[in-house]
Amino acid sequence: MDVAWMLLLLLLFPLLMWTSSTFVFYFKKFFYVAWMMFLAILGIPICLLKSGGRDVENMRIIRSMVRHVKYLFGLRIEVRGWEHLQTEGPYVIISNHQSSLDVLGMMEILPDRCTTIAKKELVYAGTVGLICWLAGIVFINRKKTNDAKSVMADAAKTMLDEQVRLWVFPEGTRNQNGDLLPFKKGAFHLAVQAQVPIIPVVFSSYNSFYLRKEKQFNSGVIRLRILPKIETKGLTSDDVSCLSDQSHSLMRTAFLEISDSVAKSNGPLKH
Ligand SMILES: CCCCCC/C=C\CCCCCCCCCC(=O)SCCNC(=O)CCNC(=O)[C@H](O)C(C)(C)COP(=O)(O)OP(=O)(O)OC[C@H]1O[C@@H](n2cnc3c(N)ncnc32)[C@H](O)[C@@H]1OP(=O)(O)O
Ligand SMILES: CCCCCCCC/C=C\CCCCCCCC(=O)OC[C@@H](O)COP(=O)(O)O
Repeated sequence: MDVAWMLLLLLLFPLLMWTSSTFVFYFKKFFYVAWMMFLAILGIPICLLKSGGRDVENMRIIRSMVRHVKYLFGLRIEVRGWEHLQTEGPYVIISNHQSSLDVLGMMEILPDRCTTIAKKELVYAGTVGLICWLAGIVFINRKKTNDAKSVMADAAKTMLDEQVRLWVFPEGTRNQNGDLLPFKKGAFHLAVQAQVPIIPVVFSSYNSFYLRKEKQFNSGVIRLRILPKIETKGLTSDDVSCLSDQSHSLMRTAFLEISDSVAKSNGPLKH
C-alpha cells in the first residue's frame, strides 16, 4: 500500500509542478523569449528580402509579426488616445518601461517609420538582436554618457533627414515599482535638438497580472493611453529640465489613474 501511495505521489508531482504558478511563470517567460526568437528567425529573411538591410521600414514587418503574441498570453490591450498619433512628420514618443512585455503594447500602436532607442546589450540577443538591428534600432551605451549623447545627437539629425520617429523609454531601465522612475534627459534633448513634438504614451501597471519577484504571470488587461503631443518649437537646451518635469508629471498622473482602474478590472492576483 505504501509503495502504491509513493508511486501515485511520484506521478502526481509533475502534475502539481505543472499547475503551480511558479512553474507557469517560468514556462511563460521561457516561451515568450523562445517565441520571439523564433519569430525573428522567420522575420530576418523577410526584412532582408524587402529592404536589403538595416531600414526603419522593417519595423512594419516586426509589428505585423508580433501583434498576435498577446493572445498567446491571454493579454488584452486597450488603447485610448489614437487621435494624438495623427501627427505628420517626425516626433519622439516617450513611454514608461516595465518589462520586455512592453514590446507587445508598443507593437499595438507603433506608427510607421518609428524605431526605438535601446541599450547596446540587446544587439547580442541572438536573432532578436539581429532583427532589432535590421529595424534601425539605435543602440546606446548607458555606461558611457558622452557616447550615448553623441549617438542621440546623430539620431536627432537622422530623424529630420530621413523622416524617422523615435520611441524612447526615458526611465532608462525597466521598472515595476508601481510608480515612474525619474526621467533621464536624452529624449528631451533629442526632441529639442530636432525641434519635433513629444508624444507621451503610458502603459498601465502590470502588477495585477505580472509580478517578477513573486513569480506570477497570469492573463490580464493592459491599458495604453496616448497623451496629447507636447510641442518643442522654439525651445532650447535650457528648457529641457522643465520639459522633462512637465512630461513626468503628466505621465505619472495618467499612470496612476489607469493602473488603478486596470487593477480593478484585472482583479486581485491569486497566490
Ligand atoms: C519578427 C519578430 C521579432 C520579435 C522580436 C523583436 C521584438 C521587438 C523589436 C523592437 C522592440 C525593441 C524594444 C526595445 C526596448 C529596449 C529598451 C531599453 O533598452 S531602455 C534602456 C535604454 N534607453 C535609455 O537609456 C533611454 C535613453 N537614455 C537617456 O536618454 C539618457 O539621458 C542618456 C543615456 C543619454 C544619459 O544618461 P545619464 O547620464 O544616466 O543621465 P542624464 O541625467 O539624463 O544625463 C546626464 C547629463 O547629460 C545631459 N544630456 C543627456 N542627454 C543629452 C543629449 N542628447 N545632449 C546633450 N546633453 C544631454 C543631461 O541634461 C544631464 O545634464 P544636466 O546638466 O544634469 O541636465
Ligand atoms: C544569445 C541568446 C540571448 C537571449 C536573449 C533573449 C533576448 C530577449 C528575447 C525576446 C524578448 C523580446 C523582446 C525584446 C525586447 C525587450 C528588451 C528589453 O526590455 O530590454 C530591457 C531593457 O530595456 C532594460 O534593461 P535593464 O533592466 O535596464 O537591464
